[in-house]
Amino acid sequence: MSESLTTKQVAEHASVENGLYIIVDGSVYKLDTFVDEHPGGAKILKRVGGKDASKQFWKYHSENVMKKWGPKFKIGEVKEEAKL
Ligand code: HEM
Repeated sequence: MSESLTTKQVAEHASVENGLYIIVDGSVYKLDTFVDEHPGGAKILKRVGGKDASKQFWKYHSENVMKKWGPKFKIGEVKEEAKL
């Protein structure tokens, strides 16, 4: 399933109860089922729930992490919002 989501919709899923959506490079990942297994800890992931965490992601992980885990948790992409 691949959805098109606005940043506002992603922000509505900021907590584990709401799915813990996180944006990395324009893709949206649903991490509620992964948060307790995250080798970097649950706390750091919860802190970026609902937000774009591209900078933080690439600070701590290599491309291999995204290759292995990305497809398991990706639910969609961020919709380009019309500039009015
Ligand atoms: C799709 C989202 C994410 C996945 C699948 C993921 C996965 C992983 C994995 C597999 C590791 C183990 C280290 C490794 O194999 O290189 C790790 C470590 C870590 N992650 Fe994540 N992570 C995600 C998002 C994040 C985010 C958004 C942050 C920061 C806000 C973060 C912070 C860390 C930290 C601090 C470590 C420990 C690094 C170390 O021990 O040197 N992760 N993560």
